[in-house]
Amino acid sequence: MAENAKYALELRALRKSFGKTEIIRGVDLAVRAGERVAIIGPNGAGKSTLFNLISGRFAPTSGEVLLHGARIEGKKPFEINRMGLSRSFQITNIFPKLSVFENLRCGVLWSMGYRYTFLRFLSRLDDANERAQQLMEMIKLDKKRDVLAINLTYAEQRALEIGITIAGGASVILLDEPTAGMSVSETTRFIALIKEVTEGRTLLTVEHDMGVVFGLADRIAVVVYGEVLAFDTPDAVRANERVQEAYLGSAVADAQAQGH
Ligand SMILES: Nc1ncnc2c1ncn2[C@@H]1O[C@H](COP(=O)(O)OP(=O)(O)OP(=O)(O)O)[C@@H](O)[C@H]1O
Repeated sequence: MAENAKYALELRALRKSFGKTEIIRGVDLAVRAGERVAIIGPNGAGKSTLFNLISGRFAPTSGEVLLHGARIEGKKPFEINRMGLSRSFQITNIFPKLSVFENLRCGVLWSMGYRYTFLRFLSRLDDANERAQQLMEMIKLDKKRDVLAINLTYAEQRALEIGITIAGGASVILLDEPTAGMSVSETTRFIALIKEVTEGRTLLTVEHDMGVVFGLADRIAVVVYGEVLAFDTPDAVRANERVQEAYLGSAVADAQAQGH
């Protein structure tokens, strides 16, 4: 890792084609450490594909992805994870039949690489228990310590998922639509929680809900048809006429129609 890297995450001239169709068409994006960035854009614009390129699910057709200055494009998701980038999925990846505490401890142990030897596992168990306890308090589920994940509310499950995502101490966190499916009041609380638990880390989120985007992001990247149309502060993006035309006008109107 290049410790003095200027950016936590950088995309350079990134391209991705599926067959003959180019979906990501030359994306440059530089995210500073500690920044919270939301990626927005119309359906099919390529937001998820970008996330898949960053997290290693897809290799780019060309271009570079740098994590703290180190090239990661083409590496496997678990390798990228070990280098400090963690992604939480839209579909919950918790263990439903394990308790809150056990889920978090699994996340911690996995990130410690416990699986190599049993002795190493035992020597690290105390550390893992302590860290799982801290995480549980951070995501405000300490009163539900022994409740099975399957019996949590949906919003609590999403909080647990974020706890697992940050369990390994990743410095760059990717969240796919973190508040999808939540009520308005749950969403408001959840934005506050996300801000708290990602304090000091770099956050990238793909999000459709403009309330969440404007409540959470320091900067917004607007992706339209595989290109970054704008990358700026919420106020500047809101005032950007090209963004208004291409996307935001209709997205804001939709959000208002849905009562957000
Ligand atoms: N594995 C794949 N093979 C072929 N085409 C793909 C693949 N993954 C995505 N695509 C295509 O790439 C385009 C962009 O998809 P992507 O899911 O990245 O968009 P998105 O901006 O995340 O959309 P949404 O907001 O609807 O989730 C779509 O036309 C999609 O059909």
